[in-house]
Amino acid sequence: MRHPDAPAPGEPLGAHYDQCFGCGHQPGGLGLIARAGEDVSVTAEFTVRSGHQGAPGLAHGGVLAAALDETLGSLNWLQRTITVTGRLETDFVRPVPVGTELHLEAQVTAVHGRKVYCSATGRIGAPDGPVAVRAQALFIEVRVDHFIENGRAEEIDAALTDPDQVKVARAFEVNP
Ligand SMILES: CCCCCCCC/C=C\CCCCCCCC(=O)SCCNC(=O)CCNC(=O)[C@H](O)C(C)(C)COP(=O)(O)OP(=O)(O)OC[C@H]1O[C@@H](n2cnc3c(N)ncnc32)[C@H](O)[C@@H]1OP(=O)(O)O
Repeated sequence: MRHPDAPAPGEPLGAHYDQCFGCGHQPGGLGLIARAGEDVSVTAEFTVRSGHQGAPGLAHGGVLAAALDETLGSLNWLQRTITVTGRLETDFVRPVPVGTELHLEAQVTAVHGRKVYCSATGRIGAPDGPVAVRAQALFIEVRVDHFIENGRAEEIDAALTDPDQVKVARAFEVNP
């Protein structure tokens, strides 16, 4: 369900964690940029770079799965809950050349207790370009303790003392 305080459609969502491989500012990361959509949906763009190759000139499947996973994960902003990927099923429909701008969209399809069912699509070159990848996923709602108990102490301590990170955690209505 779309949270009443969810970002308006078109609003950029930013990074949930500055060092996230998907949406953060990691040198080898995806640099994925997501925006809120209508209802419980998001759109995102990601440009395939040479460091993302699997075969010569083509994106690695795991990188494309990561882009889908990250786009699906950014649905958290619209629900204002924290969920993590429990299951991610991916269809690779077309090869994706290096240099491609992949246009992704994702939406929540059903919620049952802590389980959030969602799906995503990645298209080549434009929002209405040819479909390259698709995913069906199950995300599971967790508390902030999920990270505090399982993350490496070094990064957790840094996150808990970073006001920007604490602000993000609050945006998900969590008090770390
Ligand atoms: C320090 C302060 C700051 C903190 C930061 C705050 C901001 C953070 C903000 C936002 C972060 C979002 C990040 C998004 C990034 C992109 C998404 C990712 O890549 S996430 C990483 C990859 N995923 C994992 O690492 C999960 C690893 N797995 C687990 O930890 C557990 O397995 C978990 C939490 C998913 C479930 O464990 P259980 O013990 O809590 O729950 P159980 O009881 O097992 O499952 C609940 C229900 O879900 C079903 N379920 C669970 N896993 C399933 C599966 N794989 N397939 C089907 N059903 C599954 C179960 O059958 C159960 O269903 P029934 O309620 O009985 O109907």
